[in-house]
Amino acid sequence: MADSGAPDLVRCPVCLQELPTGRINSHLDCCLQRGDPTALQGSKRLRLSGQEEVKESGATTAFPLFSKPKTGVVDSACPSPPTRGRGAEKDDSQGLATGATTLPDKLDGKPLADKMRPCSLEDYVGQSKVLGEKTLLRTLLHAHEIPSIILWGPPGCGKTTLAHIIAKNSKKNGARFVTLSATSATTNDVREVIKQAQNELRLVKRKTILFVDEIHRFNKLQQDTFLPHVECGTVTLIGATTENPSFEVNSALLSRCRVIVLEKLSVEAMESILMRAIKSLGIRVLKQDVHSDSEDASSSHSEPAVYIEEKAISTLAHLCDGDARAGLNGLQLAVQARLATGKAPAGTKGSSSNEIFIREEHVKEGLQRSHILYDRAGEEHYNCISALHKSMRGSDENASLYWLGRMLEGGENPLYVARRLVRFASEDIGLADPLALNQAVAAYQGCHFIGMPECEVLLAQCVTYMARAPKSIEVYQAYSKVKECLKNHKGPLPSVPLHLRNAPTKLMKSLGYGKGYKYNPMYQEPVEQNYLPEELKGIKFF
Ligand SMILES: Nc1ncnc2c1ncn2[C@@H]1O[C@H](COP(=O)(O)OP(=O)(O)OP(=O)(O)O)[C@@H](O)[C@H]1O
Repeated sequence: MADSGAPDLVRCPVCLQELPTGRINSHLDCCLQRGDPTALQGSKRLRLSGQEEVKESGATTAFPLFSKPKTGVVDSACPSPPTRGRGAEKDDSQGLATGATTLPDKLDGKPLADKMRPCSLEDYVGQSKVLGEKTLLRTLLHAHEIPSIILWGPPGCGKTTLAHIIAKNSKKNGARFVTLSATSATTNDVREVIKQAQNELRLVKRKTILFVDEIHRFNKLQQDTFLPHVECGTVTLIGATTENPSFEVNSALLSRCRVIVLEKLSVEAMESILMRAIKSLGIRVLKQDVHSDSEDASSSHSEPAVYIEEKAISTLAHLCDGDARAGLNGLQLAVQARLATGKAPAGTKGSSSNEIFIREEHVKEGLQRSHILYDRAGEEHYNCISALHKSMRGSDENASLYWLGRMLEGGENPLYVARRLVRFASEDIGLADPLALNQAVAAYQGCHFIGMPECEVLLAQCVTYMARAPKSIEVYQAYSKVKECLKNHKGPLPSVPLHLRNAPTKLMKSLGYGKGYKYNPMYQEPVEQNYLPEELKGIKFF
């Protein structure tokens, strides 16, 4: 190739100056570091969804083709940027901006769950199956080699948080992080992000990690738009979904991504997440009873000292059903409510106007405002199903429907309720209306097919049917007597009468099996025949 001496020129998309190709990268860095918004006049600020924008640290000028390469990642992954001077700029290891000094200030603004979102794997609790030492994901994270992944797990288990941590990690490697919410982004938004990623890769050799929250909400066309770009590595896709990706994510896309299954957070994990928040809010934990610690609990400061019972933390950890967002927000509500109204109850030993106690009942109230109080693993689960069973037995359709609602709205597994209905159809309705069993089995299968929330009406129909149906425990009682009879039998159980035994071989025939058996259809008249062992002849179970 002839060298004319004139280098290839490219135009800087920021200041429009023409430069040799070899200098464009360093020039762009300078141009973007300057961050002169006037240089970007005419460039469109890319809006992806409602308030969401393409988020890159420092890319406040939001130029659609490039972004400012700088350390740090998605701002939402870390505590809010401080507004009160430099001191607050460093990461607060406890997750809250150090600028806020009083408890009400710390609770102000963004929800506590957002403020407490961990920025590093060290603060990310639980999920050891996928993130423990020597797991594939951790190894890849350490190596800054992130494949396209789908994070699948229940609400509040840490999908978004993990995506942000991955992003932060990758940022060290120079990658940029872009988020899209599938609930509001359009196909054009997706295309624009892809275009931007292509430019980044081509011109500044920077990779793009695209986080798509609730990816199952994207339609097929939108999911297809990613496909070639995930395939050729223009973008590394991190999708988050609460739904089974086998059904909700297009199979071609799925086959190009690793599926990481996150689990509900355990009670222990929840306790440590709550403890981290409690510590960062400056709330003190009362080990046992408020009274025993009352001396310690007094405060001489103008700000009231806030205490939380250990039991309240444990209750919160149990009730939030592995959902850290629900747990943290429940804590926030309880604290805020107590700050507004609560002081130590009058007459409590050691109480003073300068102390606020958060007890178990306050935490429950806090949760009830956002959640129906329902402990799927605990006593409430058994209490409610028992109340439902008894209401149907008592033919009270209103109460039956109420208890059903309490369970379903509280997050109960619909199949658990459906199984109970199958049992009820036989135990309490029995032969008074044998069709009840069909209803119950059909409801079970329907729930299995369509899941919540659609299956709620199936269960409501079945529960109402059961409540209204005539009742009979005849069979149930008779069978109970059979069990009793067997249990109370003394000595070896009587053998099956020979005439009732089948005789498939000659030997058996020769031993008298089946001998004298009267085959009923061959008789016009009622057949006299004994069907019980001699010892039990004439026994009545009905
Ligand atoms: N594993 C975890 N360790 C520490 N904190 C967590 C963890 N998981 C969740 N949290 C806390 O709960 C909040 C909500 O979590 P996150 O947004 O990651 O949940 P999600 O699984 O994406 O939920 P959704 O499906 O509802 O969007 C976070 O801001 C964080 O404070």
